[in-house]
Amino acid sequence: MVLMNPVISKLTGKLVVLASASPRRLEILTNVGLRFEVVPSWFKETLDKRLFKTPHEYAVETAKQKALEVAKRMPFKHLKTPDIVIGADTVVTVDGLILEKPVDKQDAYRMLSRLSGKEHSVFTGVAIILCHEKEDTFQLNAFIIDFYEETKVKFADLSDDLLWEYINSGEPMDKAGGYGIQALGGMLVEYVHGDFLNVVGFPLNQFCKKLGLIFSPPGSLTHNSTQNSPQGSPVDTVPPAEPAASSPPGSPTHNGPPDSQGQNIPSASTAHNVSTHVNNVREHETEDGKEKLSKMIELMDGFKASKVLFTASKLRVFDVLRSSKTGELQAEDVAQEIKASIMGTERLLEACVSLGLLQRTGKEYTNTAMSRHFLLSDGPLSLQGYIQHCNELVWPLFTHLETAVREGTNQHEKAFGKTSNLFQDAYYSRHEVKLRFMKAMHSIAKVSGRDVATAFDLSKYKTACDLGGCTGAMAYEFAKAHPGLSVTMFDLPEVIEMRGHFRPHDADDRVSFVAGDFFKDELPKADVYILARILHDWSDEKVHILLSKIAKACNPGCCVLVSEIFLDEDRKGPSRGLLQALSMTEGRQRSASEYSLLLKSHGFTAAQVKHTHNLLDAILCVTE
Ligand SMILES: O=c1[nH]cc([C@@H]2O[C@H](COP(=O)(O)OP(=O)(O)OP(=O)(O)O)[C@@H](O)[C@H]2O)c(=O)[nH]1
Repeated sequence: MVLMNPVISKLTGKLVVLASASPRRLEILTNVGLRFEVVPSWFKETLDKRLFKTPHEYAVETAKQKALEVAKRMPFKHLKTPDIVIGADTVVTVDGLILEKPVDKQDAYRMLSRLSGKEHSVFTGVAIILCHEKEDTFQLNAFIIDFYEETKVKFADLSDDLLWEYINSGEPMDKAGGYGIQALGGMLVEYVHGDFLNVVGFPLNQFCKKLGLIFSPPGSLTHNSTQNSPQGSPVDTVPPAEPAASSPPGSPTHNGPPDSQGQNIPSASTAHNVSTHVNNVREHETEDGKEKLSKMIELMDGFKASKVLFTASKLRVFDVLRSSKTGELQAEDVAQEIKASIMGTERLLEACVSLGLLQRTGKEYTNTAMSRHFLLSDGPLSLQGYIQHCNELVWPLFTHLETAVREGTNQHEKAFGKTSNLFQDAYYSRHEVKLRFMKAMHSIAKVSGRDVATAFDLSKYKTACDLGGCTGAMAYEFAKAHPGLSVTMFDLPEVIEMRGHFRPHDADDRVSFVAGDFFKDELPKADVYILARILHDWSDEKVHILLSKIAKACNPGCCVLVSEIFLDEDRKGPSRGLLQALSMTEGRQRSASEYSLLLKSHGFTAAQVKHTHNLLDAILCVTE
């Protein structure tokens, strides 16, 4: 007699994973109090049945491959190594055939009419994998315990009408042999010999017995380094896991007495074969390992991809292609247009194709939809301004990253010379630098503006002030999104004087411009203060100065809308925000709750946070 709870309780505290999408298996295991995660296996059930001497070997091998696939995937995809992975596979055998799940109604009919009036066997193969990842290696050690259970089922004689009625119920489609004994399919059955749950998809009784053997005290599998199988048979050590289809036909996957084709198939109540293997899986040879390697390569090459984008943008490749009569050009023509070498241009264009920035048919290059969307310099959502800023300003800063990390300082001076005030001395001192910086801010505001402006219901407010709003692009988006709102754009005089460059052709006269320094000058009165991409540039100390000025200017009921990249609360992402922080000066990237706390200390509460899935998120806080 197996005592269920003591066996199940042996698994307490272990990460147990059911590598199955079957709702029945989930239910059977949940019902006995097992705590586990479900990670359905991606292993395709396509093993060549002819390679197996017996149906149960096929079911066991499939179960094993299902479980192994999950055991290997989890450390990479789920970033955790399970302790135990359970896989199962149920098949029906009749007339020497193995029946799995029907592919369509006709298939279900073929299966069920074959079963009608006869006894058949249901085999469920089970694999229990005990996993252990060797530290700092790409090896997963896996002890595999596998077994199977057979149950005999006899169907009554079934008329075609009954069969079709049953098939049309939809029940057969996800069930081995085309029936569900636990539901309507139970009506087709005359008798069952053996474990009923085995037919439903999981031989619970044997599973618990095996667990009892695995987790029994000294001399058991996990405690004894000789690793005898629960039945005392020796452990096989097998080389790196091979795709099962390539294992030699009928290769012994079980230790213990061989069951032979039909003569010696154990009865439902006998204890069945158990085998235990140690698998050393070289992870980089698996699908998941390959995925990890390609992620690594992507990271190593990331800077090259960025520079290709920057260079193609700077050389106006996307504009040149768009301006051609047919929208397509050969490399020689592009080279002529951008005044570059043919060979260099060809390499650049080919690299652009590989990155999805261009497409090529024969010798002709054209823009992709993504490039047309974001890379044409006059497109409404053009990111060209920001791309040029990354190329001219961020790239040089990143070339000094190592020193920046060592010294804990910004490398602006090393890259561009001495500055005392970043904005006034660096960004706004020379006309072309100022214009480039403003174009960068403009493109971010254009791309994210609508999502930020519509993040919250602002219909009860009449006036807004966009502090440090640069070109006014965000202010125009707010005016567009809120017909009752007038927006004042407040920024340094040297910024305001450039506003003509960025004035939209359909400029709304509800947007006005006021020059001033938000740290020094009086702020315009408004119901809503917008701080889009401002606070991350400043230390907490400076943020407090600014927020206290806003708080003083506010009447009760006014609000502050902060729009930034919000870090995850555990500061593990998004990488866009964390990467940007590496080249920042005195500011810092913050999470939504950090912004909320800063605002709260100035009387702005009741935060609503909006993750826009665009370049900037938003938080709205109201004065009490
Ligand atoms: O009487 C019943 N017989 C069989 C079942 C269910 O049939 C399927 C068998 O398919 P398989 O073993 O391949 O498992 P899947 O469902 O595809 O899930 P995996 O993710 O584990 O591959 C199984 O769901 C049985 O429960 C039945 O319900 N009644």
